[in-house]
Amino acid sequence: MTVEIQFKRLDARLGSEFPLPDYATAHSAGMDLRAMIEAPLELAPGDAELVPTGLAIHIGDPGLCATILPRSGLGHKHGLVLGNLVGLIDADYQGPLMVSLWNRGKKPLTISPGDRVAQLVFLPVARAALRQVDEFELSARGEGGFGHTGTR
Ligand SMILES: O=c1ccn([C@H]2C[C@H](O)[C@@H](COP(=O)(O)OP(=O)(O)OP(=O)(O)O)O2)c(=O)[nH]1
Repeated sequence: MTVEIQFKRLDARLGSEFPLPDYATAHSAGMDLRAMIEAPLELAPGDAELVPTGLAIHIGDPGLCATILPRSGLGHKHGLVLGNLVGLIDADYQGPLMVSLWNRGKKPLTISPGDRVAQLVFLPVARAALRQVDEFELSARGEGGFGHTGTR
């Protein structure tokens, strides 16, 4: 499924010095987001910084949202993940798309302008109308949960 999403380029270096976000392969689910910072950013172990991506998007359709996720290699090998773990972009948000970069590792990390630091994934959303009841219509699982079924 391909959906058309409006975007604004907030940083002139995107689309000239650095490519705009795009899918790396025909089946990629995420498009990489760049750190559109003015100068290299040193992230000490444990530090988090809010970094602009140079983009604004307007999803518009309430049946969609976008998530910002870490890039697997950076997260696993270098400890560069997200300060909010996952970024959730609402369909009505039109402001600058920001990435919270968190160095969860043990060594300082340097982020250079234009580095691909996270990825943007669009997802369908179901919005719920909550209806209060005294008893659920179907009792499927009882009280179990939080490890009730064990690990094997
Ligand atoms: O990593 C992120 C997460 C969110 N946002 C933007 C889009 C989102 O629609 C908006 C608000 O995010 P959210 O509702 O998760 O944050 P909040 O702390 O609850 O803020 P608010 O009080 O503005 O709703 O901020 C980003 O740019 N990057």
